[in-house]
Amino acid sequence: MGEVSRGARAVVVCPDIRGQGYDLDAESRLEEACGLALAIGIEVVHSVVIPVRNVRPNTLFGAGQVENIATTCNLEEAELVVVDGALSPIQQRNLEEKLKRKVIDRTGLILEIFGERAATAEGRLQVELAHLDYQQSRLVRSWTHLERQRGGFGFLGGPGETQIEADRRMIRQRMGRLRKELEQVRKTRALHRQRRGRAPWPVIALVGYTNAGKSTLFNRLTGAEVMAEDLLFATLDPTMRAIRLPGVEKAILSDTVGFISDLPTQLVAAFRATLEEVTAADVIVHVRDMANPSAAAQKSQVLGVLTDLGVIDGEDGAPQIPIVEAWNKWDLLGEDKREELAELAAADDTILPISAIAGTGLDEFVEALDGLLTSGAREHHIVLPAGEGHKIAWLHAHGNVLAEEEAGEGEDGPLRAINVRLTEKELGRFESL
Ligand SMILES: Nc1nc2c(ncn2[C@@H]2O[C@H](COP(=O)(O)OP(=O)(O)OP(=O)(O)O)[C@@H](O)[C@H]2O)c(=O)[nH]1
Ligand SMILES: [Mg+2]
Repeated sequence: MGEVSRGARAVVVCPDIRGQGYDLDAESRLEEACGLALAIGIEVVHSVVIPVRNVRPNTLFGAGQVENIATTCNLEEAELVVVDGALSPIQQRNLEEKLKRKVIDRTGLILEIFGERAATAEGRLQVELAHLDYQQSRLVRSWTHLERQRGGFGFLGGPGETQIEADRRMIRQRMGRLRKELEQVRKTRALHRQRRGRAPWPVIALVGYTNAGKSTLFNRLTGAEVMAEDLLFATLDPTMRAIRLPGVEKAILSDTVGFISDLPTQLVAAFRATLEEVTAADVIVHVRDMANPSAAAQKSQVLGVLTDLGVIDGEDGAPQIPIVEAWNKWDLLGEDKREELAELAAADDTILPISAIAGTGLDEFVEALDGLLTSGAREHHIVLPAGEGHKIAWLHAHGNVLAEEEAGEGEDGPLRAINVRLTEKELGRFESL
């Protein structure tokens, strides 16, 4: 990995293809692409949107446009061209030839970032797998080139037994090995999750578009120091921490990888497993950067991923797990915008305006989480041997104990009767103690 070197000077171009039906407007996409480049330390020396009326199969852009890019590259002394879109292997090769520079597309760029950031064993395996998958498709690009080259060397076995086939085989084998390793890591993790599922703490998952402020909020609430930065994909591996909430005493907060529009398919598959943590949550907090002009489009991207994960019903859009929206970066909003949004938020108790940085709105936010985790609690009458002190203590810690009294003698000694309000989930947890 690591095809791109830190500090490389790059020209970022965002093709705006007619009839493509983008989620974000071209300027926002360009800005996001520059953010991605920045995220791996590329120096963006020039960025531009290029309208494409008809896609050229060989170069994507028209000849004049390619020439313009070349001129800009020369002027700006760029070593690299980032194309914020998907390039076919052929297009990438041709552009590299014409521009006499390295060309990287959106998938390649995101793979680079993920390659740099993934820290856990699983994250690394996933990224390598995704990268090989990407490379495998790119091998075509040197196919003709290699065949041409090897044409003169009869002893190499001719075009039938080419280097490319050997490369392909090697990649396939490596991918097979990685899949097996990944399978093993996942089994272990599922086991952990199962154990945690039995552990008596509810899980709150933070999800949201990259750079929305998930890690900042996570750090605020847990007192942890997860890398929170103005970088896209600052967080890749899920992080968990216990937090205290007034009503439920303790809950697990989980920070996750941020979403982005047009996540490369290779990575969607790869990171699905990481995001599956989210499907095991009791409450999902959708953290949104309300100061971002693309906030609405970002939201629909996030909801799309949640639907893919089965957290939201694909048919009727109903959430299978309670979702609240944390409207973050409140401090950055102008007076008018703030008033307008405050009105919307006031009318909807699943919306909570906060500033993770300034700490505003966090009390109300925590209260709402608390309410969600304890809502749907019903009264239960539980009779236990008085000797099972840990279970009785658990009920006091997690439920709302309304009454407790002696209840005569059982087979193993005195019994206690407890009237306690518990949610279904809590009852399940109690029963598995
Ligand atoms: N002004 C302001 N900035 C914020 C707020 N919350 C977060 N930020 C900034 O937004 C940037 C991104 O924050 P992170 O917490 O790293 O965002 P994230 O959602 O974890 O991002 P990824 O891990 O990349 O998905 C950082 O520069 C934060 O300081 C806020 O309430 N107000
Ligand atoms: Mg983060």
